[in-house]
Amino acid sequence: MKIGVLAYQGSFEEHALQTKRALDKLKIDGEVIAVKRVSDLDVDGIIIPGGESTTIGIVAQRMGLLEPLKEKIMEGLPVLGTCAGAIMLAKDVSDAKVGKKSQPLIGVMDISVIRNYYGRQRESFEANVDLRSIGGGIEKVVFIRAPAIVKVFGNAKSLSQFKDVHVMVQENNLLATTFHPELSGTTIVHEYFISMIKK
Ligand SMILES: NC(=O)CC[C@H](N)C(=O)O
Repeated sequence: MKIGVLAYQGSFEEHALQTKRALDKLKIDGEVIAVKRVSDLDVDGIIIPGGESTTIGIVAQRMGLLEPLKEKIMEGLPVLGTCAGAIMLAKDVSDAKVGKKSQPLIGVMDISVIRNYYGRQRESFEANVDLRSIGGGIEKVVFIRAPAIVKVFGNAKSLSQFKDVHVMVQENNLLATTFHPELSGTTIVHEYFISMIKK
């Protein structure tokens, strides 16, 4: 199994480490690679990390990777998008402060996302979220300038909610979280993503 992590900006190293831990735990022989070029897209699954979605989108577009990646995802490539990665996947994106502003996105998932939802006062915080729907428990996770998934439509299904919004959503081969599973003590989100790749 070969898992790619989009590696322009953000928490890609943490994702690579967490993916390796999850592979070890599941006793699966796997390889994790950094994806930067179209030729790196020969993977069984890909992770789009947290960071700054505008930066990730602009660089991906400049590298000519955005369209080929979108095509692969539409053909069924499993994707885990976390935080900025969830923003990249969403069909509908706006910013809590400035509303709709165009930015390069993959735009394939039936979710409405509001960037920087928690505002300045709660830029970063830890919370216990319920990950029992994917075989975990109540897990402590971190939100960093996090977006919120405020609407789930079409084929997307909410897997976890925190307060009034969705924090983990799946739509077939797409998995989005607004928190950072790569910075968590549990590897359950990565284990679940690996199980999506195995299917
Ligand atoms: N930690 C993160 O990924 C933050 C996301 C960032 N606020 C954005 O809008 O892209």
